[in-house]
Amino acid sequence: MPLGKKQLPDLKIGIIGAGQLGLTMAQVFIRSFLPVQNLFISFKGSPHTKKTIEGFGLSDQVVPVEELCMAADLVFIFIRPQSFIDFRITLIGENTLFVSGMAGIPLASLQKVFGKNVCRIMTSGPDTIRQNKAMAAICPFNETVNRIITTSGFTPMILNNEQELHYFTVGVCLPAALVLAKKIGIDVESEFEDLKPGYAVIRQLYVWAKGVIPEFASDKDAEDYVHKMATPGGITEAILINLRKNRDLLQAVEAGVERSMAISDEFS
Ligand SMILES: O=C(O)[C@@H]1CCC=N1
Repeated sequence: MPLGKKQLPDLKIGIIGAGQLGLTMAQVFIRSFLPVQNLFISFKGSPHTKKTIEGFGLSDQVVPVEELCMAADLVFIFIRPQSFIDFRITLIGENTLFVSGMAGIPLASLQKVFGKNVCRIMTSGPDTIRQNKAMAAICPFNETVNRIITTSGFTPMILNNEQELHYFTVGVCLPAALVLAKKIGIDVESEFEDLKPGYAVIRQLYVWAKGVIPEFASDKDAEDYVHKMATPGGITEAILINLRKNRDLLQAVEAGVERSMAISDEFS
């Protein structure tokens, strides 16, 4: 049966990568529509991750990556972009749709590994997902992935092209940037009035970002929040480093866009 005709609870969903985002997505899919037996998880095997999966009661869903790729209708990939270079799969189900959550890796590079049946997804951080305040963009748009994420409580944002994903990605990092800005005493309001017209997506997400930052009980909670959003070597990290250095949100945002584009170049 074509993917688009299946009911969501009948889908078999694989998640490769069991970090913050992968496991949050797994939980939210189960909470929203997916029978747990239809979920498959693969990860590199770190003992820490194994323990976390156990804690979530998902150990029975862990399978080798080949098995996952054969069994699942859709495979979400939530590994670090830097790990894509070593990523090999030998078996791919004929109709499997691959959905890459690796920030910055372009469609053209994904197609070389996964074939034509591939799209990209970018979501806001795990905390926003758990709060039902998450944003997500799918590129190119895919109806089934859209049904999955809207049913899971995400607000989808329609993008015109892959280029806009760079800006969307920087936009979903803004909650972390705003938390840091507040901590180090930077006034962000005035700076965003100067945004360039090309930054329409970021401006929209800026408004969203201001509404999703929780009250933190302690500095440690605030640090954890930022940490969970920042992939090492990724875009949030580039924004935060720049913000600390130049104390200017607009410059930091530009550094984030540059980092996203640099990752794309690296993997093209
Ligand atoms: O920091 C990163 O690179 C990822 C992408 C969006 C949020 N975190």
